[in-house]
Amino acid sequence: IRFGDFGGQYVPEALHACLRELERGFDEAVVDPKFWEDFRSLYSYIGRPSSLHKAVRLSEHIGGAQIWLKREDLNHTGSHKLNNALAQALLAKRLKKTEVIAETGAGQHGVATATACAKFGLGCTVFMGAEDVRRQALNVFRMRILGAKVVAVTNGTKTLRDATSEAFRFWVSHLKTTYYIVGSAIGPHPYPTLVRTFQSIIGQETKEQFAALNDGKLPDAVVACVGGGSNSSGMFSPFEKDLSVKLLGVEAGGDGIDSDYHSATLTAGRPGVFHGVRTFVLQDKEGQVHDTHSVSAGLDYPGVGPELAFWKASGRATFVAATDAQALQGFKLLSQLEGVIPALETSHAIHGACELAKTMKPDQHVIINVSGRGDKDVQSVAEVLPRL
Ligand SMILES: Cc1ncc(COP(=O)(O)O)c(/C=N/[C@H](C(=O)O)[C@@H](O)C(C)C)c1O
Repeated sequence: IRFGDFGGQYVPEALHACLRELERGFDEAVVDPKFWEDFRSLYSYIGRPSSLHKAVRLSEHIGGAQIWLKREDLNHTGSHKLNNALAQALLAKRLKKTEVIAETGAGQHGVATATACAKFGLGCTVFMGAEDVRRQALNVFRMRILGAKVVAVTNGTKTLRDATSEAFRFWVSHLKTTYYIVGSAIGPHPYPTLVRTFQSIIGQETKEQFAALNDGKLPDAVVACVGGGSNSSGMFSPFEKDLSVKLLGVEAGGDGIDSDYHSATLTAGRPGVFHGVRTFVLQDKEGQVHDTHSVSAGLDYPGVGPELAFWKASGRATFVAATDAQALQGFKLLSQLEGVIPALETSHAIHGACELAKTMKPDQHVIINVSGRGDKDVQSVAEVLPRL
């Protein structure tokens, strides 16, 4: 349960039993061919494999390495989140749970969970910060249409961290019937391992697709945005042992990492315990967790997955921050050069990948994980688009 110095289960006694039940359920499922058969039978529903193709005009515009797109935005519900939500819903059924709860920020995980529950006939309650309910209204509407109950959380900063705390509080008093589908590679063991395992279908497919298109070769770099760390760890994990492949995570630099308004946990945070796990946390010198900011709700989180903290500490992965303005540039570039409107979260990875590609040669290859599509963000971007 350890990723170097990171990971573990720093939770109240009340949660030990259900985490043990979850760990047992997960350990049995991952070695059960039936579980993976059930998961693979959902590929046509998700739209897997998601496509991998070159971004020709973006590559020409940048003038460095060839840039490729892994299209997780084309999955059903519009992001990578459904991979994890469906797999955990299968687990919930194996554990005979009838109710599901989830936290959400950008609302993509909430929509994915509501979708999985509609498909499997499970009750669904999603906890969402009131500020996120406002700025991701489209997704709140979708969750409700899908039959989920959305609880607007009004304490604290009214964003993801408060929704996650509220979801844990609810779960403790509903353990018998309820399964908590955690949306990112965060939280106490086994969640970071479980979520990374279910999302690693992304990196597995990418490796196979790229090799098939490039005489069996590996890419030179893979890039993903980092909120809690699920799409990044899912893309990175299958390449972890391929040391020739650079792993680049791009965090939310907000107004700049020397400002108080960002969510660049690995770039500007330090080791600590948060939401039940030892990882990197944005915190002041007394250990008070910072309020965070990002133009993208999905990256607006002061914690991060412990496996990413380990990859940072071991140097296996590199992490940079893209500011709100740089993310908006990435949003515009992919939209206007490739006809793909990305989620604001993904837009951070686009900026980071373009900066990296500029430093590389035309015979090298960089793959961007397009984690989600931008429908949910067009309203907030429309306001600033004239100035872009
Ligand atoms: C399109 C898109 N891309 C990236 C992310 C960042 O989440 P990770 O992949 O788990 O780092 C997100 C995160 N979205 C979550 C959500 O929709 O609820 C997020 O807000 C939390 C679960 C962390 C996202 O929606």
